[in-house]
Amino acid sequence: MTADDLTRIAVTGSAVRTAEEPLLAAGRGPELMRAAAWALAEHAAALLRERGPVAGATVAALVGPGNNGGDALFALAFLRRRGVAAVAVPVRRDDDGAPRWHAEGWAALQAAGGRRADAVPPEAALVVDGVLGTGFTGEYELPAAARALPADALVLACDVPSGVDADTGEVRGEALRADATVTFGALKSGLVLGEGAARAGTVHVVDIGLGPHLPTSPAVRLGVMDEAAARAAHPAPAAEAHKYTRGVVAVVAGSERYPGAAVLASAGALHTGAGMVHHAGPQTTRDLVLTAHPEALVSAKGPEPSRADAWVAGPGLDTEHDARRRWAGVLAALEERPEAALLADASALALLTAAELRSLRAAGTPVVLTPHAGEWSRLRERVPADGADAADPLAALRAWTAEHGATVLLKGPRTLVVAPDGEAWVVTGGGPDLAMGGTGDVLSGAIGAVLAADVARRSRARRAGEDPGPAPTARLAAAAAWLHAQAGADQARAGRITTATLPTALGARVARLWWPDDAEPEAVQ
Ligand SMILES: NC(=O)C1=CN([C@@H]2O[C@H](COP(=O)(O)OP(=O)(O)OC[C@H]3O[C@@H](n4cnc5c(N)ncnc54)[C@H](O)[C@@H]3O)[C@@H](O)[C@H]2O)[C@@H](O)CC1
Ligand SMILES: Nc1ncnc2c1ncn2[C@@H]1O[C@H](COP(=O)(O)OP(=O)(O)O)[C@@H](O)[C@H]1O
Repeated sequence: MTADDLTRIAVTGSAVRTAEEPLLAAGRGPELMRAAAWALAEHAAALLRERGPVAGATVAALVGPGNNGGDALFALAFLRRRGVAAVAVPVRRDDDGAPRWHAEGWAALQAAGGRRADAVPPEAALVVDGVLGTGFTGEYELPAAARALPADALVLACDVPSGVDADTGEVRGEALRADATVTFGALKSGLVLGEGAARAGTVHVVDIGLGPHLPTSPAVRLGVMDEAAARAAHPAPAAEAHKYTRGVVAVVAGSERYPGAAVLASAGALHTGAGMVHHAGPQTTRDLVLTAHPEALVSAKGPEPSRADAWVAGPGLDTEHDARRRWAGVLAALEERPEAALLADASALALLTAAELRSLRAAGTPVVLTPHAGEWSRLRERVPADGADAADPLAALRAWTAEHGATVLLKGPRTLVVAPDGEAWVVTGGGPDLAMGGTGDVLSGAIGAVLAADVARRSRARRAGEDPGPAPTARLAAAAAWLHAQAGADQARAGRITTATLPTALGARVARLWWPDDAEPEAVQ
């Protein structure tokens, strides 16, 4: 992995341990520990500096029995040399009462003039959590010394907050909530997933030279979607683009009962830069979509199958009968043009069968499903897969997508996207500002637009005699979800908090993605 990748691709803590093995066998353990401790001390000093002078400040570390504690002890020794009052608090003791901790680390701290104490002193401005790192197994019992921290002390976790599973982000026991975490060798997936992400605070990744030893298998890697990856997945249209090269999105959403879904899904696709959006629905939704978006096409059945690059199916479909009929229409259109992509959400997730998934896979149709947690559990009940009931959400998604051949984007505060080949992404950055009815409909349209642009690009490549390879559906869907999450945060910052204005904020984000050097456009009122 390159230095850039280290911050963008998370790997499991176990994979990092495996990567370290040959280096440890070659006797390079102490060197790695010093590199880790040096970086930890640097970040500690930077945090202290935000509050006042470094020299004279007190830093305490909760020190566990293993190498994680060793890192903390060496970091204290480095800080001591910068004039910090460095205090090590052992949290494990042998039967004779002697601290069980990294002997060389303690020797280094003593040599530097640091001391040991049974509790964190009340004047400590910063507490380093160095109890457990990637060696954590079982349950974590919060040490007594961690229960009585000075109220305004910052907490800096060494590698991972103790009690957080570095693979899955599961917190087993009572983990401290860190203000920041300095993690070594690679970003750990446990710091971007689940509760672990919430406990880690700001994460700093420190390169200690493990890059060439880290695994490349998608099964242990997790991409963290960011602006650069989103731009690569959804690039700006070329100068010679026309509406068809930008992609045509067919939106089969909304009904007499839930008309708004048609408007929101169409808006999501339009504001993500689709060349054309064609809504298929009853008269009510057609009128509403046209009123809101005069540039959209509308009809009862949707575009000619040969014209549609992506079908967005499911948000706000009405009765069972209406939903079934319209879903069947989408599948029939895809049979005519299997290279078009399918985004299935909401009602469509309740209809989709294992047999349909098999046919779509056999035809090579890129398929993305976008359940929220409730829809995901119902989908797994109706369409089960071996291993898909795993407690670890990422493992469950990997098992299900591998068996059924569709990419799944699991919506939530941290959206996870996994493709059948195991390629996985996490989308962070959104906030509770998105937790409103209809934001998922906007997302379905946005993903449709990104998929459509990719399908259009691939079709052009094929016509030019090139082999464009399989669609990177996980990356495409995650890019759209990232834009959507950023748009939610942008509009909340600008004082707008309804779903109705989310598509406009999304459009502004897409414009920034595509034309970053242009002046900020005037805010649309
Ligand atoms: N191995 C290396 O070369 C490097 C390791 N580094 C550090 O070393 C850490 C891993 O060190 P270790 O393998 O020593 O493991 P830890 O320091 O995470 O854990 C130490 C020991 O605690 C015990 N333990 C595990 N779960 C427990 C629980 N629930 N309750 C009580 N005790 C428990 C186990 O015996 C474990 O081996 C990393 O997180 C990182 O901070 C860094 O120094 C970089 C280099
Ligand atoms: N607390 C949260 N933080 C960040 N994003 C959230 C949060 N809650 C919901 N979201 C996002 O909001 C959207 C909600 O979609 P969904 O549940 O389908 O709503 P609806 O069906 O009403 O449109 C998803 O993109 C989801 O990831």
